[in-house]
Amino acid sequence: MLESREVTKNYGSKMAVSGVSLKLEPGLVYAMLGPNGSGKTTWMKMAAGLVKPSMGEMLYQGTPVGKESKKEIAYMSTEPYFYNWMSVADVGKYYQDFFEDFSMERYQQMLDRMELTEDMKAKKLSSGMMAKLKIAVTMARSAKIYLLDEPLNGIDLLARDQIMTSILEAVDKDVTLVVSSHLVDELERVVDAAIFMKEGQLVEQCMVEDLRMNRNKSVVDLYREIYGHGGEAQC
Ligand SMILES: Nc1ncnc2c1ncn2[C@@H]1O[C@H](COP(=O)(O)OP(=O)(O)OP(=O)(O)O)[C@@H](O)[C@H]1O
Repeated sequence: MLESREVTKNYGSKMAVSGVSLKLEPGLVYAMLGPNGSGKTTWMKMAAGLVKPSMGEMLYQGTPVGKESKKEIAYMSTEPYFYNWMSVADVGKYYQDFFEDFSMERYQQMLDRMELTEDMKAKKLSSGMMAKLKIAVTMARSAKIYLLDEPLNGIDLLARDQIMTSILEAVDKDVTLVVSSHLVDELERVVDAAIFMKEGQLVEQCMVEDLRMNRNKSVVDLYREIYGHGGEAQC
C-alpha cells in the first residue's frame, strides 16, 4: 500500500533519514519506534507528502506520494496547528474546508470519546486536551493511511489506553495506522508490527506475533536490545 524505497532525506549536511526501505500493508497497525532524532517524524512527513525525499521514492499504491495521495493519507503532526481564536467547533469547520473526506459526524463522535465539547476555546485547552483534539480532528477523516506522530504525548496514563482504543475503533479494517511513540510498552499491546529506527536508518521491521512466538521476545525486549546496548538485534 505504502512503499518507502531507499528513501533518504538530507537537511544540509545532516542526514535525517538514510536509505529506508519498507512496505506498509493494509489493515495493520504499526508502531514506529526510536529514540529522539532517529528520523521518525521526517519519514512520516515524507510518507504524507509534506517533505520531498532527497533520494529514493515514497510510493502510495505504486505512484509517488503527492497531491492525490494526500487525499487518502492523514498525518497528525507533533506541532500545534490551530489558531488561538478557534473553538473546538471552528477546528472541525476548518478541517472540513480542507479535506473532502472529513466527516463532521465522526468528528463529533471522537469529541465525545475525548470528552471535549464544541464550545471549548483552543487557547484554553491544556496540552493533554490539545493532544486529544488533534487526534479527534485527524481521525475524523476517512483516510486509508493514518500517520500519527506522538499522539499520546501529554496525555495521562489512564486516558492513554482509552484513547488508543478510540483510535483503533475509529478506523476501518483495511486501514493502515502508523503510530510513533516513546511509550513502547503501551503501544505493544495494540500494534501488529513494529518498525525500529536508529540514526535515520531502519534497524528492523517485524510482526509482534512472530517476535513473541518465534523469538520469545516482546517489543520492549527488542527495543532494549537495539537501543540499550547498540546491539544488532533481529526480528
Ligand atoms: N528541518 C530540519 N532541519 C534540519 N535538521 C532537521 C530538520 N528536521 C529534522 N532534523 C534533524 O533530523 C534528525 C531526525 O529528526 P526527526 O525529527 O525526524 O527525528 P524523530 O525520530 O522524529 O525525533 P523525536 O522522537 O525527538 O521527535 C534530527 O537530528 C533532527 O535534528
